[in-house]
Amino acid sequence: MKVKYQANMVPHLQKPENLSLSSSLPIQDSPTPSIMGGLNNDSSSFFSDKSAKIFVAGHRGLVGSAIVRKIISLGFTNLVLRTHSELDLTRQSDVESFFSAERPVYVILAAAKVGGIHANNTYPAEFILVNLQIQTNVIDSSFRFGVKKLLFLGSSCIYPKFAPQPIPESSLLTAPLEPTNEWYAVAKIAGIKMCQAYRIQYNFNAISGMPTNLYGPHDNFHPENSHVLPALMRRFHEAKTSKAKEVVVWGTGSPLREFLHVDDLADAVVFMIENYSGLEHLNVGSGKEVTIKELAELVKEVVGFEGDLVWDSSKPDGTPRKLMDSSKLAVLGFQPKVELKDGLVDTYKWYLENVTQ
Ligand SMILES: NC(=O)C1=CN([C@@H]2O[C@H](COP(=O)(O)OP(=O)(O)OC[C@H]3O[C@@H](n4cnc5c(N)ncnc54)[C@H](OP(=O)(O)O)[C@@H]3O)[C@@H](O)[C@H]2O)C=CC1
Ligand SMILES: C[C@H]1O[C@H](OP(=O)(O)OP(=O)(O)OC[C@H]2O[C@@H](n3cnc4c(=O)[nH]c(N)nc43)[C@H](O)[C@@H]2O)[C@@H](O)[C@@H](O)C1=O
Repeated sequence: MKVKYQANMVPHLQKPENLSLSSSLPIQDSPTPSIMGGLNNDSSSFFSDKSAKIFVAGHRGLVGSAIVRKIISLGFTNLVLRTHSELDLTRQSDVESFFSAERPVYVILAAAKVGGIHANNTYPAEFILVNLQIQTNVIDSSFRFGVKKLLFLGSSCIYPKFAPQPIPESSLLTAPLEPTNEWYAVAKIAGIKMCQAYRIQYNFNAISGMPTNLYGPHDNFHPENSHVLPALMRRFHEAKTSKAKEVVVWGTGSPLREFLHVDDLADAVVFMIENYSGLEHLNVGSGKEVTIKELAELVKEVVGFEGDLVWDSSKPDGTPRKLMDSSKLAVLGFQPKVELKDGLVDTYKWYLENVTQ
């Protein structure tokens, strides 16, 4: 059950022209690689040209829709957007035709195959294939068609299962991954490395942000394939409505997770495009963690379900803990604003108004 972003809420929804491309595209010649690790090395500001064309890939999803809301609220006027059915980003030639026709100046890559612990564990082939295809096509076309800056989004699952806590960026590739999502994680690690390789060899301004577990309006509320927060919100709501006595929650309740409201992530994305042009990926978290048991109690309270919780320990817990160290982004000047309880209230209001109608 997913409410789609309304295409008529944003400008510039024109269809791409059906241009043909030769298979051998020119490689841009950039002899001086930039491997800056800090502030923007690009003298022109993202904020200085509100008419620059921005392609937000995945604009109907949780993250993409929040980014679109944010950049429209900042006064940007020239967004180019495509639904999955209008442009399948796994298809290389279609992606090249789109970039050739549209020539976006900025690209924000928020399109991906995404899901919670059960979906990742059940469909490993789709998670590795689709994510590798989407990111490879979009990153490569962005470089070849002269995009000024690209932002790629990974996930906190790129880090080892037993990484030091809070997890610094330097933990990447230091130990084995969490098995329930290693296929998705490997694709995301490849995305980070592709951005780095294109920066080193071609001086392409590609940056990567690693968000923690996200939630908010336009989340996926599917009963099995979603993440824990929307899954529990829906389950408690349906239990309240049907006057059920108990709700089943997966695992033991002991794993710790860090949650960030998607509006904070959207702020961070815009902040990074304006302020950061480094080789290294940057963590984007709230800095606060809760156990799944604490989260379940909080969602139960916000929804107003009065029955009991029953723990299904046959379901996997996943990573025991994944609190990220987001101090590098904080030092650059970014701080998240939304408290978990406030974010849950806001998300439940959105759910009632948009999903249960
Ligand atoms: N949700 C979370 O907790 C976290 C998410 N992230 C990252 O944020 C990014 C966005 O995730 P999120 O918003 O949650 O995901 P959603 O599932 O909500 O949205 C994914 C978007 O990708 C689009 N999409 C999927 N496949 C294709 C395709 N083949 N061609 C074109 N478009 C496609 C979908 O389009 P359509 O709607 O048209 O089907 C949808 O708009 C991902 O990179 C994810 O890894 C990182 C950490 C946590
Ligand atoms: C963002 C992140 O998301 C995923 O990793 P995850 O953090 O393990 O995500 P999750 O939200 O699905 O689960 C968190 C915890 O919550 C427990 N849990 C309880 N009850 C439900 C429940 O009903 N649904 C779900 N999904 N989980 C439940 C569940 O057992 C687990 O202990 C990866 O896809 C990964 O690729 C990734 O990037």
